[in-house]
Amino acid sequence: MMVGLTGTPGTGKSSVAAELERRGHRVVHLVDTVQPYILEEDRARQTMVVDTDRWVAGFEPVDGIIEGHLAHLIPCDLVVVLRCRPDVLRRRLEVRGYPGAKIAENVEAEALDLILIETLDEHPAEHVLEVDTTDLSIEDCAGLVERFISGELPPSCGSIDWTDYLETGL
Ligand SMILES: Nc1ncnc2c1ncn2[C@@H]1O[C@H](COP(=O)(O)OP(=O)(O)O)[C@@H](O)[C@H]1O
Repeated sequence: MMVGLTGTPGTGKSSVAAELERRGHRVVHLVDTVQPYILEEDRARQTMVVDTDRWVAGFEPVDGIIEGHLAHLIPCDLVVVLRCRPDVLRRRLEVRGYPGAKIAENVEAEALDLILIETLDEHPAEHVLEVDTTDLSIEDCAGLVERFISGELPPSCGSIDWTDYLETGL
C-alpha cells in the first residue's frame, strides 16, 4: 500500500515520518526524488520550482509512506494531511529560521486549507485522513497514521476551520 504524508511545511511531516520509519515502515522522502525535475530556483520565495506533471508521471510506486508537501499529487492509496493551527505553525517556522515572507506564505496556505483542497482534487475523501498536530505529540501523530493504514481509524477530513486566523492578521 502506498500512503502519502503531506501538509504545509512545519506541520510535522519529517518528524512523523522519522517516527514511522523507527517503527519499521518504509519511508520515501520526496525531496530525494524531485531533483531531476527541478525547473528553476525561485529565489524570492526561497523554493524550487518542480515540473510536477513529469515528476508524478515518473514516480515509481512504492509499498510504504511517501513524505513531502507534494505527496498528495502522487496516486497513493491513502493520504494523510497533517495540519497545524496557524499561530502555532508560525512559531514552528520562526524557530526553523524561515524568513518572514516565507512564514507568511505558509501560514496563509495553512489557514486556507490549501493542501487539503489540492488533496481532495486528486483523491476521494474516503481515502483521506486529516490530523491536527497542534496539541499532539509526534508519537501520537504516528500512531494515528498507523491506525488509519491498518483500517482501525476511519477516514476523516474537512472539519478544520482556521479562517479566523486569516482575519486576525497573522
Ligand atoms: N506534533 C508536534 N508537536 C510539536 N512540535 C512538532 C510536532 N511536529 C513537528 N514539530 C516541530 O515542528 C518543526 C517542523 O517539523 P517538521 O517535521 O520538520 O515539519 P515538516 O516536515 O512538515 O516541514 C520541528 O521543529 C518539529 O520538531
